[in-house]
Amino acid sequence: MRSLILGGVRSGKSAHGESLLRGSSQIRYIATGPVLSSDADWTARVDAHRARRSAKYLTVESIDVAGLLRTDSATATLVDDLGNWLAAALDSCDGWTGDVDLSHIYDELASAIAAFDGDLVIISPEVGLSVVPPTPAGRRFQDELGRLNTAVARVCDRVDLVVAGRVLSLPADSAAADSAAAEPVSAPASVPGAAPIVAAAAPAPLPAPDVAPLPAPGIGVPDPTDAENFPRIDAPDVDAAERARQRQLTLTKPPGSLGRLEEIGNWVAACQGTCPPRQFSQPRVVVFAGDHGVARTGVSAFPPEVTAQMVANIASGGAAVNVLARRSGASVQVFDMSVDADTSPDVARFKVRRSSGNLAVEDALSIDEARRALAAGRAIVDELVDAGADLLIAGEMGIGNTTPAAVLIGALTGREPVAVVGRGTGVDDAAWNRKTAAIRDGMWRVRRLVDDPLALLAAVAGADLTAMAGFLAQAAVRRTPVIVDGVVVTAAALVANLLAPGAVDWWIAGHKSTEPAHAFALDLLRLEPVVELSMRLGEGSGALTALPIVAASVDLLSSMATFDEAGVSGG
Ligand SMILES: Cc1cc2ncn([C@H]3O[C@H](COP(=O)(O)O)[C@@H](O)[C@H]3O)c2cc1C
Ligand SMILES: O=C(O)c1cccnc1
Repeated sequence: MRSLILGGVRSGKSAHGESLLRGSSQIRYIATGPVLSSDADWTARVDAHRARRSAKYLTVESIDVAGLLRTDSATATLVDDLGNWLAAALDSCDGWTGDVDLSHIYDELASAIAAFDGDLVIISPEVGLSVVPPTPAGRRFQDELGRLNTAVARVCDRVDLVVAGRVLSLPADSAAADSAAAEPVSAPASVPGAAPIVAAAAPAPLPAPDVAPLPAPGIGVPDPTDAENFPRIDAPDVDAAERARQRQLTLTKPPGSLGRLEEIGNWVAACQGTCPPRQFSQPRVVVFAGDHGVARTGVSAFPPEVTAQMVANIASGGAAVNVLARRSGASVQVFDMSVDADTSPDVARFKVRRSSGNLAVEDALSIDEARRALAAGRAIVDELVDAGADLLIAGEMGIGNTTPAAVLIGALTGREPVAVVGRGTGVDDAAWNRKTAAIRDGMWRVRRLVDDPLALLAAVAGADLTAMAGFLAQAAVRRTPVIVDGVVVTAAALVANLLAPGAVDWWIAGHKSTEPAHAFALDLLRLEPVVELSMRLGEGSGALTALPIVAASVDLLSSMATFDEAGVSGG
């Protein structure tokens, strides 16, 4: 959890920040203020802070906050404070008077914060609420601190404002934060006079606001050998589920009155093997991006270039998935599995190829490529779970994606192409015809592969959907619950449950998309969607829309008073 604590002078912000790390046994305290000072009042303030902190604090006095965060990104850390850090930064570059652009050092700090895995609390003064200072240096400091706080807030999971010792938790998404840096996206191909296509794959030069840390490219590329072989999947803990059912009966409500919320809470308890369940502390979203050869044949309402543009948008924090994730404190990572453009090395870390083949006429991937994609999805889960992720969501971005999804669902549920085809991004009738024909051809090509999940994925899925299948199955191996998204992710889920039978018990369906194939896939998996809001976006948006409800079911089961505790008579 990365927290930014803002507040005025003597507001109680440091004490509040320290209280957030109360549970940590060892805390690194990065003090950014001047160490030696002839100012007795300053020294007394520093001493008062020191006296309040217990022996478990290890104090480091330095202004190289980004360097220290990168050197050790696991130990719980308190940075106190950014005001001093900014003053030192302005000192170092003649920034008080000169017209110096400091955005690169804010970005470097924000990227180090985004890459921090452990608990991190950053204290910063909020000086923007006072009068505009009369001196140029004062105005500079106030302006820069506003910019710095905004940049840091964007990579924090939690932002609190402390005023007069009272803590105000600031909501996750604000228009001001969201307006930053989003790449423009081309209009639908079918719109006359559509805006020109924006240069594809502008490499995100800096790590994204809410994008979680990525190891250096090339490190940890997974071994694809046997990627399709999964161990036996154990069911979630039936004893914990039974304890959860019994506990529901003791809570101060008529039995069953919270309906599906009770079942969801019980499921989380079973996945965690504990009752009451713990609230999720690290929900993680991974967006798998890829292009599909079939999209060059006019089966989408948008041109394929939009895939790379949206990857940049997601990496910059401007897509729906980012906004929804911020609402729930989930982090978002995007991986280019097969985008038909160059993306930045961290995003392309697991890239299998540029665009998958056209499923209507050729294999989307070779078997070796499919293994590499599966192994990537599995490795991503291992990295996330090893780093503490306790809830996973797969999202997707790829123009044309609903075509391979419909092929997989049609093939595995035995439906006709006309039953599984949908409008996707909003295709017109002519594109619907082309799309249905492509689905028909793809289904014909895989008619004998429905019992061979690896071959099925290679033939039609492409590297993005294949990596998703690996991700979903590996989550079950790692006993980590998943909220499944829309038609594309659920198509991958169908194959994942063939690769790792029983994996479905570790998944819940976030929503039901308006794509017709989605309902068939959910039925086959016997998954009941949490919400149905006529959504048809993908990216992980449906799963993230359900996340607050899933989280609420955990709160209810863990925090409601029992009849005994509350002295309420039972029925
Ligand atoms: C701007 C934009 C953002 C998106 N985010 C998700 N999708 C969704 O739409 C695509 C699938 O629909 P089809 O098969 O019709 O191409 C995928 O990229 C999916 O993630 C988007 C599509 C667009 C255009
Ligand atoms: O349901 C989905 O996931 C979906 C629907 C339309 C377009 N893209 C994704």
